[in-house]
Amino acid sequence: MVNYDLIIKDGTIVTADSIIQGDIAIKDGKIIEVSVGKSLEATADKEINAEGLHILPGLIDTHVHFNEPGRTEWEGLETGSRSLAAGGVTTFFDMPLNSTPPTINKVNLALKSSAADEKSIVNPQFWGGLVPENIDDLKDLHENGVIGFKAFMSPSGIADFNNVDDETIYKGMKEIASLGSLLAVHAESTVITDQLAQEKQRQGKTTARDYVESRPIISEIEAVRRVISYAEATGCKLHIVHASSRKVVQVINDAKQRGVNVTVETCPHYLSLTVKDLKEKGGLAKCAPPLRDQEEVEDLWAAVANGEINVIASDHSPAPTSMKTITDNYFEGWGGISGAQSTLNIMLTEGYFKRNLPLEKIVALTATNPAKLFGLSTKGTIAVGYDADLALVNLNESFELKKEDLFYRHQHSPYVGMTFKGKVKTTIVGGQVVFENGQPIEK
Ligand SMILES: NC(=O)NC(NC(N)=O)C(=O)[O-]
Ligand SMILES: [Zn+2]
Ligand SMILES: [Zn+2]
Repeated sequence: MVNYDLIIKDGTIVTADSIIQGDIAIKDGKIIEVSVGKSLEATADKEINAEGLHILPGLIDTHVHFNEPGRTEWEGLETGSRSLAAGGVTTFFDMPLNSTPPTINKVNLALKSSAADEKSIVNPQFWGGLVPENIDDLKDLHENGVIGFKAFMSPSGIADFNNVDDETIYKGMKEIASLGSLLAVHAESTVITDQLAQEKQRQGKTTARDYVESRPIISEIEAVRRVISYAEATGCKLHIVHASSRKVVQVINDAKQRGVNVTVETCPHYLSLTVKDLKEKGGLAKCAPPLRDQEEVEDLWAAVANGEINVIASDHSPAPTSMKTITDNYFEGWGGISGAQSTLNIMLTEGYFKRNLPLEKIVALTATNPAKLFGLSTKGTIAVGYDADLALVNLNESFELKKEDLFYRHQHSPYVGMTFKGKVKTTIVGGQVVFENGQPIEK
């Protein structure tokens, strides 16, 4: 009889196209057998009883800022990856900025990658940056394994990561197209956001609503249209991150229909929080693009249900609590939300339970689509030959998120105090348990 490393017995296995009852056998980090309807006839070194649990492909969070090296007092790969494990996330793509040095050449990439090897308890991948100064480094970054490139069309808030001008977008996209890679873009118009922000502050208008009005949806739409035209001209694959409104998604969909190779991400915060939360929770809910109103949230859910969104990612962009404290001026304080641990909780509570979004769609948006889009050919689903990256979830368990439950370096999040239905019980990366009994496993 075969002996496996691990057998997970009697769980409800969810993929992007099916939900079945069965057992999963794992050896050397891979799924070797999925037995449907009948028990696996085999022994294993370890067995997990998944009766009553749903087994999902581990989430792939394509958008986090872990800030290592150089700014680990804000987060770091150890605390960041532990939070992901607690949230059922088994792979992350770390953004090139907020770490110092930023990931804009191969030397800096090597620094980050060796830090991740040492500290991360889940699978790391890295974005390379596109900035006005580094067109000549893109090829090296690509050859050294970056998952794609990331650029900011408006100021990034970080001094060593400049936003791109149109010439850099054009030249950069030509180069990235020739490498067969992809450009992800933070798309807000600098002209609109800078001018409106200055005007508001000159007039002493600094409330939550003023901050939101200084970054209107049209600012995203304008930038998205512009970068799409460069994608059409250069043939470069384009990925728009953190669309805050279905109106932005619509522009991307129109381009898709014309045959442009463009995809779109949105984030749990745009699906669960509004300007009201920004008023009530202050800096904890500040991000760019900003939170919108409830109608926009509902429209965005409609876009999700309708298959208009490719990827849901957290855009976890943490900072020390002192930098998230806003007293009266919403133009001050760090823009970026701490949320990486809660992506699945929000998709289940707000999506599956509240709005009948099928579990299969949640799996598609958080694992299967990201794996396909970024060429991770052994990840994103539960099938023979795939990596054993799994999240075991109890859909019947509810809990209120408390500060103490967070594994971030700084235990704050706009989601603290929310009641979630669906709790991650066990997370497995390459056949190894990395989270169990409410605790991440030490590396
Ligand atoms: N420098 C950042 O981390 N910025 C991030 N901040 C947000 N989204 O508020 C981002 O992704 O743009
Ligand atoms: Zn951004
Ligand atoms: Zn980001």
